Amino acid sequence: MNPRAAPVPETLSAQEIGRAAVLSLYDELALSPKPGLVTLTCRGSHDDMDAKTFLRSILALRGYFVRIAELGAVGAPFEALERCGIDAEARMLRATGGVNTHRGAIFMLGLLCASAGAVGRRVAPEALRATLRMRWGEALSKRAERPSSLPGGIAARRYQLRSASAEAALGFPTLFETAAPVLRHGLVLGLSRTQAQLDTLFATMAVLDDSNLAHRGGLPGLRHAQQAARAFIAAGGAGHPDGPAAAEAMAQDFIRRRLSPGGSADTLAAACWLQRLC
Ligand SMILES: CC(C)(COP(=O)(O)OP(=O)(O)OC[C@H]1O[C@@H](n2cnc3c(N)ncnc32)[C@H](O[C@H]2O[C@H](COP(=O)(O)OP(=O)(O)OP(=O)(O)O)[C@@H](O)[C@H]2O)[C@@H]1O)[C@@H](O)C(=O)NCCC(=O)NCCS
Ligand SMILES: Nc1ncnc2[nH]cnc12
Repeated sequence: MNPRAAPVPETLSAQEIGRAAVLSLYDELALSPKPGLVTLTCRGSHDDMDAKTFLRSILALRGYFVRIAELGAVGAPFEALERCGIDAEARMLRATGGVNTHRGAIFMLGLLCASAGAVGRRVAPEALRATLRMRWGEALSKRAERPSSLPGGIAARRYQLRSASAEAALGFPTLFETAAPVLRHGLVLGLSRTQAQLDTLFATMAVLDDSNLAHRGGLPGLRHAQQAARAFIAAGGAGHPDGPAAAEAMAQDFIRRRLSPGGSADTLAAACWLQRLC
């Protein structure tokens, strides 16, 4: 073999893709402190779910992420992915007693796992994004036009925000242009995984039209969260000596306001998944 030949990217199996999704959902749950979100020791702004609810949900989704990566590998149409996702939502709800823990993560990480399955080997994040848009971008654009009956989707339409479906139809710009680069850059700078993940969560909150925040706090709630996240980053982020105290103060503030950036949490999990696989 020519010693100067470019190395062949290693292949990625559906099992590896799915396993990375499960580990990344756990990364997100375990990150602490988080503003309004559930951690291993805190319910955040939620009365109906805690760490056990999320752990049951994550375990219930193990097979789903592998299955949807397999569907991507065989070139399945969007409708097949959607059916797989809806089955997974039902499995999630059975595991959580009817609580919506990961509907957004099922959608977002499901599409990413299908895209990784379609490519079949480790590639740069932008190549994965291009595959997602090429294969299912048109179907996702049509999907985004359908009115949603979900709290987040209703809020997104009411306040003219970019819903999860609309974000997907654009190839998850917040994930690929903000969250993933912030996580990668933080680790290169020598931040701990926890510090880099916290900066990624806040950088995402600062720019994402998180429909959960709008559903819970209206436009004022969303804008408050975005401004607070921008202030945290501007003050030096998680690596600053005052970072931990500032993050804890924001966690308490969000609980008082009953705010919960669920979409930002899913985007953080997706950035952790990309960091594992790309
Ligand atoms: C396509 C769907 C996602 C629904 O479409 P829609 O566009 O209406 O989506 P949204 O309602 O805007 O968001 C749905 C969930 O996605 C997360 N999310 C929110 N904003 C964004 C965003 N800008 N970008 C990406 N993702 C976003 C968020 O999910 C997380 O939060 C939920 C938990 O928080 P909580 O506050 O508890 O929410 P609720 O329980 O609703 O409120 P309370 O009752 O507590 O007051 C949890 O879901 C997290 O994951 C949004 O909630 C999708 O639903 C769909 O159509 N699915 C079927 C097809 C499918 O899954 N296919 C897979 C492969 S194609
Ligand atoms: N840790 C978390 N807490 C609340 N909602 C979420 N949605 C996704 N992750 C979440």
